[in-house]
Amino acid sequence: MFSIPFLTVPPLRAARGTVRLPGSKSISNRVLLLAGLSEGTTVVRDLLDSDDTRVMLDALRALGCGVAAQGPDWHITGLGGQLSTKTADLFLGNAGTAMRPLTAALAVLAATQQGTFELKGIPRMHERPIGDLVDALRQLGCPIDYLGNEGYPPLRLRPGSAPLDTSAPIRVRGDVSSQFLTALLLGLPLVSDAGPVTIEVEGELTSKPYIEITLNLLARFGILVRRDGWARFTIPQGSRYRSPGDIHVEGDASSASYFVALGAIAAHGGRAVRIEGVGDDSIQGDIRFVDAARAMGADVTSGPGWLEVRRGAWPLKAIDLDCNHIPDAAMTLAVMALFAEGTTRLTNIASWRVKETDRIAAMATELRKLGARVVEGADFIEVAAPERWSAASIHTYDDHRIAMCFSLAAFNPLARPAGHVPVRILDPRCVGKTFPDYFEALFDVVEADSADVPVLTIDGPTASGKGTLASAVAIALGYHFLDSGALYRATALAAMQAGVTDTDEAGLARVAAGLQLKFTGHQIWLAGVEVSDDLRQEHVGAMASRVSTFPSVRDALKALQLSHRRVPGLVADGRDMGTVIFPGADLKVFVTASAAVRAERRHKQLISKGIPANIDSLRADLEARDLRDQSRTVAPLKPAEDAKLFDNSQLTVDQCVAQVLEWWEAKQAF
Ligand SMILES: O=C(O)C1=C[C@@H](OP(=O)(O)O)[C@@H](O)[C@H](O)C1
Ligand SMILES: C=C(OP(=O)(O)O)C(=O)O
Repeated sequence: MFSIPFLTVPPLRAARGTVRLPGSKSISNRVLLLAGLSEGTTVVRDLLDSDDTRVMLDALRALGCGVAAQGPDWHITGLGGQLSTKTADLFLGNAGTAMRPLTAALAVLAATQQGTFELKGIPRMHERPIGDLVDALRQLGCPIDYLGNEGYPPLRLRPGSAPLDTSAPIRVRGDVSSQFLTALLLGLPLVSDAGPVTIEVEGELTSKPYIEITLNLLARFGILVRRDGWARFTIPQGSRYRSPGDIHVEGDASSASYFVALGAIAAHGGRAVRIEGVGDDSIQGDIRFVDAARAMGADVTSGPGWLEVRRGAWPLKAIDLDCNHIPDAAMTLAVMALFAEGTTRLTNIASWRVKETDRIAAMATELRKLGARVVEGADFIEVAAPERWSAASIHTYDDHRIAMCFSLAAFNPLARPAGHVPVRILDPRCVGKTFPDYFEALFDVVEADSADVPVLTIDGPTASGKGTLASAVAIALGYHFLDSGALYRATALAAMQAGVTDTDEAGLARVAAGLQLKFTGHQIWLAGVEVSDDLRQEHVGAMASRVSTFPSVRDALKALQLSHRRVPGLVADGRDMGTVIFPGADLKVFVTASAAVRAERRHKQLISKGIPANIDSLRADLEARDLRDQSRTVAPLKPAEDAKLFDNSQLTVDQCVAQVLEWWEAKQAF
């Protein structure tokens, strides 16, 4: 996950490959609640791991359910309808699928078993309506207090003084959110002992397919609701939650929408985007997004648990669609409209206004920043492609879907007329609500022109702090990090292991060309063995310095270094990054520090790792190494002509990082 203030996506041109989707949010949280209300243990497979499910798991724990992770599976041991904890304060973040269903189930349990529960969330949750659900529960006799504003969380659910009355149908408004009806359907089996419980929906029910998910999962837990269209639902008398024992969560169909759109826009010239985890057998209504994408031109094939998408019609075709049945995925259509001929009109989406943010207003504002022509109304949005694309910093309003769908705007070079601008996503961490690794998954399957992928080079002599600086800058920008020195050190280590001497140029070049190196976070692996610490050894560094003087070794490693230039960008540190490997880098920094400061830093570094070291000999060594690096004929250590020279002897790491980021920002289009 990218937990950084912003992530800049460079212009993108194509997509291909396979994406494995995380579990469905809507299924995950329903299954967790149902398992928590059942007797016995339910093993939940492929549960979504995200902010929304974490708050539900925490709530179940606080209520006394057994919650245990075993490998990728979750074992949930339920309450069997009996409260084991009578009071709890539950924090439910911004998860509608936790707040609404828990309100219903706990209101009933609190009223009938003398419990007191407080339910709250983040500030936005306290602006999301819940009044229709509270009104319905009050009809039964559940005592519920608003702790803030009338009609909104936070709520207190209190003990009741009389048995709950289920004799008359419970009426609930359905036109604001389907989650109120879902909540009643999930919670009211708890009061079905005295007789069947009937729920009547007032007004036109919104987001209907989510009710199908609810009914489907209730059936999996032994509760067969009778229904009369969308107006009347009856929970049979004596309904009991019965754990199915084992249950699998299919991939999230709303999350699939970004990759369906990706295929429709960017899987051209024989490429395809394959999506695994959700397919034509899905129980989620958002699978119908596929029909909308097809209407815009996508070429989609599907089977059980998979979708495969290619570009069909191009440019895409504008559509006019009632999106009430796919409220979440429909946001993706608004971004696809940027690649369509004509004006796309999405209607019947009033519910967008009461979700993570006012999504109609947010989409309109952010689409306009890119240059799109947008008309918004109380319950619709119209989008036409930009005549001229602008580089934009997309505000995400703590709304995962805004972050995810706007990332697709980076394909603007493919649009008609084409753009050539990066797209900056502010607060990319917000995708944590439902798809923490969204950007990683996206970057795995996209292609950019190498020249469009930004590169920042940081060169300098040994122990100048360039590695620490470069890695911190890479983390701050969410970019890849290339420690090119590690490639030379790995060549030296591999040569030593293979018995190749430091004078055998041809042998060393062969070792370099066959290097099996892998970088994972801060670890470096050579032929499957972790060598991060070995590479830091002084004798390996010294050998690396000798090895790196050979032109054929440098050549052999060049392609490997260039291959690190990948979306979304690269920070490369070394000695010739700005001069030889990436001469066109967007920003070049050359760091130095006095020999005394560098010897001291190296000394500290070695001592802290328990490696004995002598400061004077370290200084002599590094001065000798400087001389060798500067005077070698191939790629000598020297600043590029257009490099920013940076003596960091007197600066802290944070100050250095801030300086480099300031130079970087000054070069951006935002
Ligand atoms: O029941 C559910 O799982 C959901 C229902 C929908 O909400 P509304 O019914 O409020 O439209 C949807 O937007 C939300 O992401 C999940
Ligand atoms: C509306 C959404 O979330 P919630 O489940 O919180 O309603 C969503 O995920 O788009």
